[in-house]
Amino acid sequence: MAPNNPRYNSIPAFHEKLLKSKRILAICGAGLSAASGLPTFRGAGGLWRNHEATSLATPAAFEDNPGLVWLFYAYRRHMALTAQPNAGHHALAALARKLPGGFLCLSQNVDGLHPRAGHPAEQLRLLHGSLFDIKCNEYCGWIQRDNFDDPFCPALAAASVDVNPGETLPLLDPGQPLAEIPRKEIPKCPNCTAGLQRPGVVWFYESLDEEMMSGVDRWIKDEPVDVVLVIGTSSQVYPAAGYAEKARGKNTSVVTVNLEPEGEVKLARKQDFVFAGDAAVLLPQLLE
Ligand SMILES: CC(C)NC(=O)[C@H](Cc1c[nH]c2ccccc12)NC(=O)[C@H](CCCC/N=C(/NCCC(=O)O)S[C@H]1O[C@H](COP(=O)(O)OP(=O)(O)OC[C@H]2O[C@@H](n3cnc4c(N)ncnc43)[C@H](O)[C@@H]2O)[C@@H](O)[C@H]1O)NC(=O)OCc1ccccc1
Repeated sequence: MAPNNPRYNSIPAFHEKLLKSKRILAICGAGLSAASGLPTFRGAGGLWRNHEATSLATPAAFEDNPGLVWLFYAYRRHMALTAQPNAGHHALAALARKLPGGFLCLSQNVDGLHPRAGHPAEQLRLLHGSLFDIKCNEYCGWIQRDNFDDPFCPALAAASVDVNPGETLPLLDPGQPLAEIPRKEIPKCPNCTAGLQRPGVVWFYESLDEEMMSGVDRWIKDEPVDVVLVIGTSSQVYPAAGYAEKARGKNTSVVTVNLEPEGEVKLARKQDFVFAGDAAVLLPQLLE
């Protein structure tokens, strides 16, 4: 649908399509959790103590300095634990309950807010894992689900400090030197005792869960997808960024919900609907 078509960002026109839709796929990014107070990657949150967030999210960074990488994740665990799911998370969870066999939510977010909004697990795929899963850095297969310890271990206590509004957490102040965290203060894997425990997220240059990916491909191929919701993501990271096109069939409407959708439009991905604004405000209106 051409951008100059008045239906392009018409909620009633979208509701007409939604009413006729039996199968809906959602692809979510950090923008969905922005209204919960969690920074996005491209926004201010892109930099953590003058480190590119993406540069800390790699096996090499953990190999080089596991203490620093753990402080980064311990901080994000603390932030996510003190955050609340927003109306956007709840609207997606409600749609899942309304469409048990017809809605699948793919999320790049590791903040645990979808499950905390009551999103049915069988209709949720956490493509990049969770901050609250812990696994072995030697890939021995050991994994601990739903570890909400805050701090995760005594050596990371600096990341679990609340500051008053307007104050900066010393941890975040690049001017404040960081105490080196010795490798021996990071818990070892209880299974192989060789590896260190690490956050259960998918780092760059690490493959996503094969079984999960083939399950998603099967869900997309089984029957035509009527609507693809692309929510609060800059669609820069693969394979997540490829699912909208993968799911597009001849009657599929691809719908962007983004505070600044220009980025998406620039990607020249054919949009059928574009709704500019906060996902936490728009999703309840779109999915009611
Ligand atoms: C940077 C990119 C080019 N690189 C990649 O994609 C790489 C390499 C690659 C693979 N295939 C390719 C094909 C082409 C090019 C590159 C590649 N992919 C990988 O490495 C993947 C693994 C990727 C997963 C990495 N882990 C993350 N997260 C977990 C950790 C952690 O979180 O720390 S990625 C992480 O960053 C991404 C951030 O993107 P967004 O969520 O979209 O957030 P962003 O800030 O960018 O945008 C926010 C948007 O919201 C909007 N917004 C803001 N506020 C609001 C608001 N209030 N409401 C609505 N919208 C809002 C903004 O306007 C904006 O549009 C998310 O995916 C997030 O999970 N693994 C892999 O392919 O394995 C095999 C392999 C193995 C070896 C070698 C090669 C391949």
